[in-house]
Amino acid sequence: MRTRPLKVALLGCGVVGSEVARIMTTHADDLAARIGAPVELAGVAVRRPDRVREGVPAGLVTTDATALVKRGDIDVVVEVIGGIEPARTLITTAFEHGASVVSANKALLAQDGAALHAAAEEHGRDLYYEAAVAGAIPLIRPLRESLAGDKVNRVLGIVNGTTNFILDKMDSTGAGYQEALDEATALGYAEADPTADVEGFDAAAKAAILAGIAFHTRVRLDDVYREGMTEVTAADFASAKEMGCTIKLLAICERARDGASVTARVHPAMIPLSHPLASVRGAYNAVFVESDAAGQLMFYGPGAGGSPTASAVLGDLVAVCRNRLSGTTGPGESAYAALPVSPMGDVVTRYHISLDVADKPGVLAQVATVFAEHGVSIDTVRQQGRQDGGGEASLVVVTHRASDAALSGTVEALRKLDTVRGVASIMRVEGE
Ligand SMILES: NC(=O)c1ccc[n+]([C@@H]2O[C@H](COP(=O)([O-])OP(=O)(O)OC[C@H]3O[C@@H](n4cnc5c(N)ncnc54)[C@H](O)[C@@H]3O)[C@@H](O)[C@H]2O)c1
Ligand SMILES: N[C@@H](CCO)C(=O)O
Ligand code: NA
Repeated sequence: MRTRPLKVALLGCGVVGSEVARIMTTHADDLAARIGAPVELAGVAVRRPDRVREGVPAGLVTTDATALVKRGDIDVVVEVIGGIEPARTLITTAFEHGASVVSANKALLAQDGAALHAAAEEHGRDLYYEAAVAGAIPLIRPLRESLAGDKVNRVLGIVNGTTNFILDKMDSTGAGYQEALDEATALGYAEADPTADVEGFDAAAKAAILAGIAFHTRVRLDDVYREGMTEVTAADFASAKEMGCTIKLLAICERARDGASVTARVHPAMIPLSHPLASVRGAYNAVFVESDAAGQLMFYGPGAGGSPTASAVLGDLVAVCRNRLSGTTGPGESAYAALPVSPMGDVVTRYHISLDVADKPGVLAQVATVFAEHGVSIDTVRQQGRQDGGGEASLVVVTHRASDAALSGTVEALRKLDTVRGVASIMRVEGE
């Protein structure tokens, strides 16, 4: 074993960073044996230096992250600050000064992954980020390495723990969105500002990263269609139950059937209770990967939290350190396929539409005609008269597979009918 240690700079010592520092200390001997050289925490950049950080010697702490990455003797920079800046500049500077980088920063990678990979390649260094998607669950490496000889056609998953906790609560207790969110906040799952989670930004960033790797194509956050889950109601769950379904916030990355394009989207969707993703409870994550040769694979586990996320960071750290010792780099960005990312209108799926209609003769025929005129084939229709006796009924239409553009056109035309008083909800049906 080499005695000279590999030097690691840790940027950020919050939920994830503090666990990375702890495991680096407590598992130092095993890490050294697995890498073939000791790893030494050479500096820890923080914003609040006065805080006591267990296991982090005060002498290593600095508020000057830029000076730390510019030191020139750092082998690996671990970026767990989050956000776009200063993380982006710090990572680029790290490459320029000879370090490899391990990051957990999904927002940055979904926005600027291509440029960061190019910087890593230019300087002959590694950029690894297993922790950025679904925390501890191995996903990036299986897609990039284990499945490198296969053709991935679809990645479908629950990649946000906070929203899965909220939806699971709504499903199992009948709670409304706000009540379930309050509980998620009280238990520490949801952040004080839950926007990134509940509006689907966090899941969309992960979808962009997954789609890019799965399809060997550049996919950025802006390419991902996104709908949050704040509008999902207890009534939607009741409808889902009647169909033998539940509701999950899904990230779906698909290769078109003709293979010529891809799509990436995040939105709430009904999935059958028989689908394995339906039984993913609480804050857990799970991702289904469908490929030509392997068939269906499912990856399941904790997608967030300090210690699980640190597990993924440490796995990358070991890999990157091994590469440094052997003078190589791991696989970089693979975007050779360069497939176009199609808009949401091209996505083909099934829909569950709930309408408030006038309860009088001919209404059902009128509604069915609008679907037919837009080429959307109806699978089932269910009508319920309202208890209030106000001459209104609730009409639930489930379609066969249709394009999102055709469905949007249908809904627009339905809204114009005098007999349609309102469109109560539209939800996609997936996983069949
Ligand atoms: N927490 C999770 O469960 C989880 C899971 C997967 C990925 N991630 C990702 O890991 C990263 C870190 O997340 P976290 O939960 O640890 O966040 P956090 O807010 O707990 O920690 C970030 C730390 O960075 C510090 N910081 C901010 N700017 C800094 C600067 N310029 N120099 C030095 N320190 C600075 C902050 O003070 C904070 O302590 C993010 O990219 C996040 O998306 C987190
Ligand atoms: N807020 C994210 C953390 C991991 O990105 C979640 O709830 O899954
Ligand atoms: Na992961």
